[in-house]
Amino acid sequence: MTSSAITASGLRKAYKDKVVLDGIDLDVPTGTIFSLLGPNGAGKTTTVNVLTTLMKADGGTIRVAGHDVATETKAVRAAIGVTGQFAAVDELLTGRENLQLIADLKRIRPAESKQIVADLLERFDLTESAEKLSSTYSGGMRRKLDLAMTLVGRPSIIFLDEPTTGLDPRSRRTMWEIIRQLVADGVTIFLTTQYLDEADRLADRIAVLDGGRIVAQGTPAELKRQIPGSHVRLRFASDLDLETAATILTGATRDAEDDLVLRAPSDGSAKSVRDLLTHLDNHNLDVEEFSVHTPDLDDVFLALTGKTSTTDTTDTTSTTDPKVSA
Ligand SMILES: Nc1ncnc2c1ncn2[C@@H]1O[C@H](COP(=O)(O)OP(=O)(O)OP(=O)(O)O)[C@@H](O)[C@H]1O
Repeated sequence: MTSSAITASGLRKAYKDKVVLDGIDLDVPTGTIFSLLGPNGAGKTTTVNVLTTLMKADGGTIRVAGHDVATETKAVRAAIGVTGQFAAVDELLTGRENLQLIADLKRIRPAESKQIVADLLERFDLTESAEKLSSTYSGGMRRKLDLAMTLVGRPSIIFLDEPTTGLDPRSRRTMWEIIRQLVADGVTIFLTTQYLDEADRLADRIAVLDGGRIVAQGTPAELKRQIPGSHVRLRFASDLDLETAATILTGATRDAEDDLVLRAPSDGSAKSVRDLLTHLDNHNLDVEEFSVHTPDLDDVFLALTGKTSTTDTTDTTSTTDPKVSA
């Protein structure tokens, strides 16, 4: 049986008469990574602030780690860790001192806390730099220290606000590995990120927030399937072949950049691609190159949040008759 680490039902929040969250429902199973996506101003920070008890909701029922955020604030706070934009790292302290400070604030006994701090430094590969001032740390080291500080209290749910913003590719990968390891250990992660590829790689489930509502929710694969856009890109040897192909392929559209390319809708499966090529072959049409394209999370995001999409769905250069296709 899977339990829920976070549930929200009918979460509402307004700033004066400006409704920011208009009835949000969320369910984050324990030990999974959940990512909340949305354009700027969609209400992500407000959602996180409510879930982490920093802000009170105007309506709805919200439970975090089994506790009601409205009435059991203390118990919720004891179960969660929040890291990210608040950057808790004190630059005037060393890495070890930063961790020790958190342990002291959490009233962990000195005998125990020394070991916890040493273990965390080791785990985050910070032992060598432990006695250096954190102001001398790189961005990646600082993020790791920030997350290590969150882990001092052994939270079961961690809110990660843009954990890799500004990091180089290598540090991002290291952070992803750390996050995956936390989840393998049973921790639940609530992730906000501006990188869709990060959500795609890490999240078990994603919710897209727009206009105060969740406009889509599911696994990355489910979200990608929700929008049209899979297609086969076909490059022909001549204009004549392309013109003929355009008349026999349903829904085919011309490529905006290459005059010899058609894009034919397809689910990308081996069978449909084979049927498509056979169909063209039967008409003696010479395909020079082909490639299969599936929508990525960028396409999903743009389609769902109503911004200009780069997918085929907005392509208006179609020249074809809707005739029978392969
Ligand atoms: N204290 C406040 N008073 C009034 N309006 C606010 C307040 N905080 C946020 N807002 C507004 O609420 C909306 C949602 O803000 P929020 O910060 O939750 O969005 P976000 O999705 O986190 O955005 P971003 O990606 O830019 O951080 C925005 O229109 C913002 O201007």
